[in-house]
Amino acid sequence: MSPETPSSSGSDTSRPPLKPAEERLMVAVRVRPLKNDEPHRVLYAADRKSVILEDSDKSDAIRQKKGVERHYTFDVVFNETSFQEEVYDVTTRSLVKDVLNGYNGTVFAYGATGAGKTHTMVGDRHHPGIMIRALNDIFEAVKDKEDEYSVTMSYLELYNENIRDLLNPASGYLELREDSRGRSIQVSGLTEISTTSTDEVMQLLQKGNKARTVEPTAMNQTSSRSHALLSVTVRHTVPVNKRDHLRMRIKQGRLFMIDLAGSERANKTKNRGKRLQEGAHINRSLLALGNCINALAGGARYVNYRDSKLTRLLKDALSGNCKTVMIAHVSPSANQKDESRNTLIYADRANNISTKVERNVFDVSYQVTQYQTVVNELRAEISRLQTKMKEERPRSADISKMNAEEKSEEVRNLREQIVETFKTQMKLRRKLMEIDAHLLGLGMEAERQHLIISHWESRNNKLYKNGVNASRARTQQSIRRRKLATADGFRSAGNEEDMDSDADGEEADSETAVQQAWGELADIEREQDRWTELRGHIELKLEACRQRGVMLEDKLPSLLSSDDEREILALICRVHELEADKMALQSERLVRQHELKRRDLLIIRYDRQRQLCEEIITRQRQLIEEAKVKLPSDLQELYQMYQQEIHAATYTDFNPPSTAGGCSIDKLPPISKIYSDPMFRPTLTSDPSVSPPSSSESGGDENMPKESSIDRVMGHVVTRPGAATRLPPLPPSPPIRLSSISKDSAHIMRRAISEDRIANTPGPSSKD
Ligand SMILES: Nc1ncnc2c1ncn2[C@@H]1O[C@H](COP(=O)(O)OP(=O)(O)OP(=O)(O)O)[C@@H](O)[C@H]1O
Repeated sequence: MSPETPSSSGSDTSRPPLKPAEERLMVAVRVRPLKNDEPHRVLYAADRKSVILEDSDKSDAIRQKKGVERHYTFDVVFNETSFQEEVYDVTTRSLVKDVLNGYNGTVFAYGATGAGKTHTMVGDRHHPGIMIRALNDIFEAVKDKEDEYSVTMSYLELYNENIRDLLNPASGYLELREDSRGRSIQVSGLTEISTTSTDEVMQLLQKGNKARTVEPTAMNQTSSRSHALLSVTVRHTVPVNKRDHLRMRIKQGRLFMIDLAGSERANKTKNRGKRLQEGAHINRSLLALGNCINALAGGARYVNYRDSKLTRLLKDALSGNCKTVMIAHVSPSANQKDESRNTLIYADRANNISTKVERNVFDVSYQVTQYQTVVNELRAEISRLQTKMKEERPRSADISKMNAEEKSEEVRNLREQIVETFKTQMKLRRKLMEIDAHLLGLGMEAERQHLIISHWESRNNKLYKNGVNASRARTQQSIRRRKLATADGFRSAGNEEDMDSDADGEEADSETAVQQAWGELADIEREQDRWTELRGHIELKLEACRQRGVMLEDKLPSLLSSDDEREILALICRVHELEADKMALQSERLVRQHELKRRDLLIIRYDRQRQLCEEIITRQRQLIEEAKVKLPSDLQELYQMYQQEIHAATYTDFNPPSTAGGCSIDKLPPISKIYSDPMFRPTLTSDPSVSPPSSSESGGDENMPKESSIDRVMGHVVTRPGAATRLPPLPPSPPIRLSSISKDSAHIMRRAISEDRIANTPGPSSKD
């Protein structure tokens, strides 16, 4: 055996440098132990980062017999004695931390059939794999912080290009949906379980694994015939800051853990019929994955993810906002040499892939989070109903005794009652949301009053924190004492000294303010008590309503066969789903509204900056004209370019601009005011404080000509008598009718925005 220079290397030196926020896909290789019935070993881990494959050199007929050693280098290599814990620690533990911090992460197991992927990802009771360990760590991290964190999980398998929900296999095949730009990919109808209970999740995972399609083949007694994708989403919600409880900061991270099915060769697996067809599907999707890896590693500008559902689901993990780890699995056995070589080559290519990683942190109004809480509750209800649908409940013997008419009447009544109960529940939920928003507002107002008091107290050297009642009493005492002292002082000193009268006035003002604050606080407290009590009532009502719903559901087995019952439960599920979708939509609208508001603020800011710029330039032009400075050619050019820009921005019908009616070609081009024109900022005009000052407000020249329509579009021309002859020639100005075009477009824009707003107006509870 002759050693050979590494044929392939994933070392950093051979890879292009990363751009900011880019992260290289981490590639780990795990070599599984040789089995007793397998021939000799041709592959082994040379050290912590490299693998050696004893191969033959097909390009060299003489050396072919001798064989060569091929070295492959990766981020990390696990040898046959590596423990599950070690694999998890090195590859996934840090991903879990990242996910808790709002990043997306994916870990996926790749390799030929029987190479050990399921062992790494799922493991068994004694050797739990990555999925169990990651879930454990996530739940450990959020333990006792249920009010801040929410964790949801889903588990699906991709079998023969069909998506099945492993948490609810009875739901049949599910659709993959993506938005028109192919950016967000979702599986519609997939069960999302919301829980923070480790036990519950472990049971679900076990259940999901049992539901997975596994069959014995000649290569692996427990061969996974599908790709399995476990997704865990962690959402952390906290107020943006202590003072602002109406805005919440949400960090949302998602961890994908994927156990791919293994590539296989028909002649080795000896698969026939159904197994053969499965193998073909597996190979096809893995081929599509391989093509994507090749394209991404080669820096291709277009990558085709559409060839299989697997690549569509993995798109983000491979090129989107995601930290990704690939664990390639290889067998050391001689009879798996080709498969191992292929896996190593793919893994090596994947080493060149990088993704753009961003933290998913966004601020939303408290109202949005309220909507999301209700959506989560509804989804939990849906999954409860789905479980119920699967249960086989004892049927009453009376069913058969009832006549068909009686039965259908009874069933209709029951169904109506169930739906009515649900509607009442929704009303109560919305009421609770409104109360919460009101209580939050009161809380903030109370905080403001506390601030006034604490400020006053600290000025008077009192420690406000020692209890509100003590503080309240102290304030009153202090004010009384001060009043007496002032009265005494006034009597003894007469009016001769006015030196301190200002300070005294100020002091008196602040005393009045603090007294008012105490008064306000007392009112707020009363109001808070009232609303809290009302909230308690509504909560009780909601609970009673829930119970009633469950009771009605429990009546179903006495009237219906299991199939009929399932049908009704499916209907109720659907009603819940619709309501959850509606609430989700409303929360999205709210988010969009917040974005619009933010955009408005940005426009205001840019507008102010631009106004300042304009003033600076106008002033500079005055100086140029007054000092009779001859403009350098590059500045003349810039002025011309500027003039052309104005044409381009305001000319909508592309007619060649005529010189007739344009402004004098001897003058410097005017500074455009088109974007500061109020009609171009329809969303901002409501706030007079932000409208640009008129020329007279901003100290404009009184000699300025009266604003003509063209001035309104192009801005006033700054001219000084006698200065015109020195100014550079200009391209023709736009014709006067531009202003009317602008008016039209402003009108259209205004209408579009107001329509957009109407469309985005949320439900009745919107207070934002
Ligand atoms: N690192 C390991 N240590 C001990 N046993 C292992 C290891 N890796 C794999 N095995 C064993 O090898 C066999 C095949 O592994 P596994 O089912 O995980 O392969 P796979 O890659 O998932 O195959 P397929 O693609 O066909 O599902 C199993 O019996 C498994 O327990």
